[in-house]
Amino acid sequence: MRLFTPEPLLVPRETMEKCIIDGYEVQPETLVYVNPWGIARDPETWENPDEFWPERFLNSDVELKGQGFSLIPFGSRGRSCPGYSLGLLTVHLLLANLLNFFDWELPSGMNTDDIDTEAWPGLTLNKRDALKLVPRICVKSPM
Ligand code: HEM
Repeated sequence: MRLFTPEPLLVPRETMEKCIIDGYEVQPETLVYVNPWGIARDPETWENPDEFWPERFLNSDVELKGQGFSLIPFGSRGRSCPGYSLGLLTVHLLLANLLNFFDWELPSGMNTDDIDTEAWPGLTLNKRDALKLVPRICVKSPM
């Protein structure tokens, strides 16, 4: 959600009246693009912004509903995502099930350095190359 923000640019907005953003005077009816990708990798907010380091969120008060503005994968305010709860729940449930019921290995001959995390930019973000993993069924414990 942070490193690979699912919707890198929000749907464009149009200003209704003249306003000042960060010292810039923006005229009415100007198309404005909000960049959640850039916000999520802002070095002024995030330590080692390009690093995959999920533990950074342990005991952190970062919220995702668009109130704090340091991470806005669901947008913010009036046109933000109404499917926020369902979306988060689905991601958690899917990941938890995949990790609980399978052990994951790389295909033979491949090591972690071969994993490519490049993404195709677009309205929504997609992995450039499919992630290839070998699942092995393992039933650890009932969830
Ligand atoms: C992890 C999952 C999801 C992510 C990351 C996500 C992200 C977003 C983002 C960034 C926007 C645009 C917000 C803006 O422009 O300010 C949006 C809008 C929207 N999302 Fe989601 N979404 C997710 C899941 C869902 C689900 C499950 C539903 C419906 C069941 C949904 C329905 C919508 C709708 C209807 C809008 C348009 C809202 C409007 O324009 O007023 N989303 N979503």
